[in-house]
Amino acid sequence: MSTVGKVIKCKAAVCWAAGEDLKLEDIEVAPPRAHEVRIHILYTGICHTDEYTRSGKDPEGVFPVILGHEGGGIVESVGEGVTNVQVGDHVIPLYTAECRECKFCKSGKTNLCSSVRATQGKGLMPDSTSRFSKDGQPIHHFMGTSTFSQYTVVADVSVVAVDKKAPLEKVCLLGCGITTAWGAVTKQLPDIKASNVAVFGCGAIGLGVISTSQLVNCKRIIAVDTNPNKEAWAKKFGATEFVNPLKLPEGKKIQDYLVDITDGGLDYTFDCTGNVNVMRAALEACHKGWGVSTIIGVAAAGQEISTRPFQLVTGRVWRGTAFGGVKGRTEIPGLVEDYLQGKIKIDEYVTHHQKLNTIMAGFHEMHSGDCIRCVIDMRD
Ligand SMILES: NC(=O)C1=CN([C@@H]2O[C@H](COP(=O)(O)OP(=O)(O)OC[C@H]3O[C@@H](n4cnc5c(N)ncnc54)[C@H](OP(=O)(O)O)[C@@H]3O)[C@@H](O)[C@H]2O)C=CC1
Ligand SMILES: N[C@@H](CCC(=O)N[C@@H](CSC=O)C(=O)NCC(=O)O)C(=O)O
Ligand SMILES: [Zn+2]
Ligand SMILES: [Zn+2]
Repeated sequence: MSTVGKVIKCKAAVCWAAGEDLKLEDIEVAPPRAHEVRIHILYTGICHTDEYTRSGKDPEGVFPVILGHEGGGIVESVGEGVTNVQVGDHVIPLYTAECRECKFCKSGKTNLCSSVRATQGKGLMPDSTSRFSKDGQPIHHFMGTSTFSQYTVVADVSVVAVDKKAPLEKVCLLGCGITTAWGAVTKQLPDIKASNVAVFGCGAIGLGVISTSQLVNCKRIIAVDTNPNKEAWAKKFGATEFVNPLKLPEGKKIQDYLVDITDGGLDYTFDCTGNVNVMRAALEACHKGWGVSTIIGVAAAGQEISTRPFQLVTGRVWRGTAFGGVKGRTEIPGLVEDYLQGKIKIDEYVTHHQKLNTIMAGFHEMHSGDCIRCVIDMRD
């Protein structure tokens, strides 16, 4: 029996309040309105940012909420005026929309589309309402995607169709981590080829940066992580060296150590931890005159970065990236093809699997040094 135009009852992992575990609930998902798409989510990764918001560290966090932003699914129905995807398409929801019409999209300078960002940040659809509810109580959306629900509704500017040959249980990870890392290196740093780089934090994002740095023939790729289990992972993804800041001689700062072993510092560094002290170290490990440090990690509410301005006066550049500067509707289909042709890794990141009813185990596994990405099978 067709579900088109009807409310769908399904299961979702709901976070009722900051800091609480997600709870498996039977929820209602309303049909898509104009310029909206309802998606049957089959698989989703768990990104550290889901944990960040669940834990209460996100200043934009609103509750109750359905988290999740690294999903893959099939279009169940579309609202009036939707032309970019159709029923049956295999799709990836996009937390960075691409409307192609706003000032940001037209600028050619950024991927930060403004079309739905204001309501997205409030946990709502573009018309300021929610499609999710439980027993009449509205539940918030998250990052415009909410992939921890078996059915979700997204804005049409926030979804892209991909090749049906691609396994959704793998390419769902292009919804965030792998794409962000790929873009941070290849799109945002066009001159990085053959440089020396240091990557702080070897989770999926850091490993993605390491892997992409290898892809563009960087020379020294120094991985930095406090978790000793990450050494083997970093080397598997292409790191030439591994440094554990906790193993340095007493009083030696990681940035000073890196400057010493690289004849004055790195050409490029990346923070993939979200820790503001690490962000400072990453900047200060850059070479005087030209080193560029990119912040990818997301810091907790109230945290601020600092350094001596002299670090910037003397030519280091501090910058950041959201979703690697990638325009999802335009570029993700190409990344899917790259994956199918063996040009970029995805399978190697998938270390753990859970079902929706054990999703919290996936959150706990994230803290073990051996979980890079846990993929949730959303099917009953
Ligand atoms: N800007 C963007 O568009 C995006 C940003 N992000 C953000 O990127 C960051 C990384 O995400 P993800 O890879 O999923 O996270 P993970 O938690 O999987 O990886 C972070 C790694 O950093 C390590 N680490 C922690 N503290 C330090 C330290 N002081 N020095 C060196 N390493 C350290 C962690 O070790 P341990 O496990 O022992 O703590 C872990 O290995 C998060 O902040 C996430 O929110 C993610 C996607 C997109
Ligand atoms: N809500 C947080 C900021 C969170 C953040 O920076 N998110 C990244 C993506 S993280 C993905 O895993 C991002 O794309 N930022 C740009 C944006 O427009 O949100 C806060 O308020 O600090
Ligand atoms: Zn993410
Ligand atoms: Zn736009």
